[in-house]
Order: sequence, then C-alpha cells, then structure tokens
Amino acid sequence: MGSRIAETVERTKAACPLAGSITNAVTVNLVANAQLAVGGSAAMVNFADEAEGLVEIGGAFYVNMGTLVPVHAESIPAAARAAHKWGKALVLDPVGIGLGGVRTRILLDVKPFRPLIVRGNASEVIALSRLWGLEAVAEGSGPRGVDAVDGVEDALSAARALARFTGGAVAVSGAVDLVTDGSRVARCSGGSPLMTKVTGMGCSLGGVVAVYATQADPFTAALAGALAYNRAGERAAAIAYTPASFQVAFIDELYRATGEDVASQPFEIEEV
Ligand SMILES: Nc1ncnc2c1ncn2[C@@H]1O[C@H](COP(=O)(O)OP(=O)(O)O)[C@@H](O)[C@H]1O
Ligand SMILES: Cc1ncsc1CCOP(=O)(O)O
Ligand SMILES: [Mg+2]
Repeated sequence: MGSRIAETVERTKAACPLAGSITNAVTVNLVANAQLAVGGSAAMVNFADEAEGLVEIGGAFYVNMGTLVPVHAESIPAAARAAHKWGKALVLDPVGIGLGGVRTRILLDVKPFRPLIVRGNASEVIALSRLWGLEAVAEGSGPRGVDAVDGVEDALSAARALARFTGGAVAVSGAVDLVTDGSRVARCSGGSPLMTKVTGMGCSLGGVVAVYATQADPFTAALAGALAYNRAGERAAAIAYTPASFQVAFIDELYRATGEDVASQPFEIEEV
C-alpha cells in the first residue's frame, strides 16, 4: 500500500490534474490552495452546467455542502449525476447535514448517484448513513452545526455501510482518521490538535482527496489525503504554535511533502 500512496502523491505533482468543486463560502480559498499545494488544479463553480462541464473535463469532482444557496439544489445533484454517468469519482462532504430540510432533500437527490468517496467527521458520516437508510447504522448524536460530537470509532459501522453502498471509500476524520472501502479499515494517527482551530481543514482535505482521486482508486486516494494531512499538520505544528501562522505553515508543508514522506506516515490496515 505504501508504494501506491507514494506513487499517487508523486503522479499528482507531475500531472497537475484538475478536480473542480462546488464548495462552501467559508473555506473556499483554503480548499483551492490545498489542492494547488499537492500539485492539483482547482476550479470552483456554483451553476449546474458549469459543474457538469468540470466533471467532464476533470478527473474527479468535489462537493461540499457547507453554505448552501438556492442554485445548489439543482447543481449538486447535477454534478453527482454527471460524475456517475462519466465514471468520475465524486467526493462528497456532507458538512451541515441535519441543519434543515433543503440539505436533506439535496442529499436524498444525490443518493442514487452513489458518490465514490464520502469524507466527513464522525457525526456527519453517522448522519449520512442514517439519512440514506443503510443497513448497519451506528448509534450517534449527529453533528452540532459543522462539528463532530461522536468519536471516529463510533462511525465505523456507518462508514462501512456507506462504502458498501457506494462501492467506493469513506474517510472519517478526527484525532485518528479512519478510511474504509467496506472490507479494509485503515487507521491513521498523527496530525495536530491545532488542525481543529483552523476552519476548513476537513473541507480542504476533501478537495485534496478529489485531486488524488484523479490518479488512484477511492481507497488509495482517501488514505493518501489523510496521511498527507497528518504529515503536514505535524510539521506545521513544529514551526507554528497558533492558528493563523499554523494555517500558513500547513500549506507550505503540504507543498513540501514528497510521496515518500506521505507514505511513511503511520497507518494500520485491518481486513474486516
Ligand atoms: N485532535 C486531532 N489531532 C490530530 N489531527 C486532527 C485532530 N482533529 C482533527 N485532526 C485532523 O484535522 C483534519 C480535519 O479533520 P476534522 O477536524 O475531523 O474535520 P472537520 O473539520 O470536517 O470536522 C484531518 O486531517 C484530521 O486528521
Ligand atoms: C464554519 C462553517 N460553516 C459552514 S461550512 C463551515 C466550514 C467548516 O469547515 P470544516 O468542516 O473543514 O471545519
Ligand atoms: Mg467538516
């Protein structure tokens, strides 16, 4: 697995692959900068025809539901439909799930197109599995706004159920990240608690996973993203001790990390 991770990171740096996004207004700049730092090309849109166009010309697409506006009721399902039709990976971050009926409707409209990668914190993954009525639904409280109130391990059965449903991978972030394709479960330690003090760490991780998904299968792409974030978080925390300077150092360290650096971050894979 280590060599696949390293290859994914290095191929991305060489290819400058495009992964377009519909993403939230709070963190859009960090998402684009993180995608560029790992070697990708970023393009953010809101209208349906633009999203479909980016799905067609890009290698993958990222949808983050953080700050919905009316156009997203059409454009998010349209992007998911296009990705399904053209066999491109769609990375879905269901941030804000549970906040109201519009969000619920959009997520139900996306369900038939089975996004190949779901990325969220534990509470979001539990809530999505529950909303989509999947088999093994974990107990959990659901998010508080955009924050997790559940532990990563509490989301294991929900994550596996989602991955089996989509046929792709699910990445649950937290102090120890969990990535699963339904039968394999990877756990990745590292990173820094300062990552919780900068808004958009989870959002930008989703954007980076979409960039990696242009070069690798969903499980490898999601794992490579988690490891790259842990690496950059640790290195940035060794240089910067407060949130604003940490964010700057984090982007620099994401840019500096080689394939070998990312692949040598700690992770364990369990077959379940
Ligand atoms: N306590 C922590 N220690 C180390 N890394 C963390 C911690 N909490 C979150 N992270 C990292 O921060 C990134 C964003 O995760 P998280 O904060 O769970 O997402 P979200 O912002 O969507 O809630 C991930 O790379 C994750 O590994
Ligand atoms: C604060 C906020 N509100 C809506 S989206 C958003 C950003 C959430 O970013 P992340 O989930 O990466 O912390
Ligand atoms: Mg989030």
